[in-house]
Amino acid sequence: MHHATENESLPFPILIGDIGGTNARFSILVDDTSEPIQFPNVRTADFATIDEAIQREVLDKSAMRPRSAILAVAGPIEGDEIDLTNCDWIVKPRALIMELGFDDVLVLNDFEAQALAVACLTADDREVVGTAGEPATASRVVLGPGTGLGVAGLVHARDTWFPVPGEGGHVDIGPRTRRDLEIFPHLEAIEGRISAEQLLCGRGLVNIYTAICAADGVDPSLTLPSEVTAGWQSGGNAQAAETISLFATYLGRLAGDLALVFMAKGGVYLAGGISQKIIPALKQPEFRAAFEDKAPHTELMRLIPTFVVTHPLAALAGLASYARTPGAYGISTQGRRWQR
Ligand SMILES: Nc1ncnc2c1ncn2[C@@H]1O[C@H](COP(=O)(O)OP(=O)(O)OP(=O)(O)O)[C@@H](O)[C@H]1O
Repeated sequence: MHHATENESLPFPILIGDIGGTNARFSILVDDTSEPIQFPNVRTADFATIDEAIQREVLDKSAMRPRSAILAVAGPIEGDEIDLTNCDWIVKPRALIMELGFDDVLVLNDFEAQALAVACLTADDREVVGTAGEPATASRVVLGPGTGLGVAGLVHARDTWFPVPGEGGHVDIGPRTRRDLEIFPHLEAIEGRISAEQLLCGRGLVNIYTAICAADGVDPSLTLPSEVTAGWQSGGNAQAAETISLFATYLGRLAGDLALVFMAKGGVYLAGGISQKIIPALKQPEFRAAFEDKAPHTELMRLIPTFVVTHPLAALAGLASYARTPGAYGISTQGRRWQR
């Protein structure tokens, strides 16, 4: 078996894939300059295995034979069988090599891919929330409320972007305002604590809504995250409206903390399905107010721009950028790259 050194390009054509809990998105990068060939979204539940999905939805539908694959997955990458967090698929790089004909397979973390995206997004791929200006070429943070809450830092050093995918969605979050103190006792603690992800994801919308109803002695009528955003949009449900306002506050509070940790003068980027659905709420004062409310560093925070990522396939764009110029990124492939 041949062992590649770090930063050595994978051979083109390269299949790139962003494997989420519900959807998987694939494209093929023919060489290091042309636009990727994009395939339609694949619903993970429609295929028993990822191998079958790649065979039927990509290989059977294109004359292009990818020689290598870069896949971003939600879940820890340990060993030769990678279990995905929110779906039944197990990624087996050796089987992809033996059965589907790849020569080289690299598996990355999904928020590592989001961090790669944040390194290369242009102004067309993002929407400003708050008033701060053009981001500096400096460290950045991406956080994405979706099915869960993904977080990554993106450290800029030595002219290189270093993604730092951690478990930042699982930090503690606590009450701060008088209203928080009324609501937090009604949130369900898990093993004695409330983590950010319990509030800042799809289920989190429902958790906040239910706690508001309990604090106000109102019978909760909404049970789905989409019902909470619909209740806010219609303007007809006071608890749903407060839920979105508090969601924006808590997201701003956490985004500000993460910006402090990474000294993210390059900006904080909101990814995940939910951010895009509540952009008008994020443009209300609460989000930025909570973001900047970090005495004694309020002045510093005012200078840090915040954005919603609006590129529909941001993770794929990040992976494509890495595939073309791996040397621009500080990514270790150790234990995550398999070769024929
Ligand atoms: N209209 C909506 N308003 C609020 N939340 C929603 C809405 N539609 C879906 N959701 C919630 O958003 C979450 C899914 O988020 P997202 O679309 O970011 O998926 P994901 O975690 O990135 O996974 P995948 O990559 O498979 O799409 C779920 O919790 C879902 O209930």
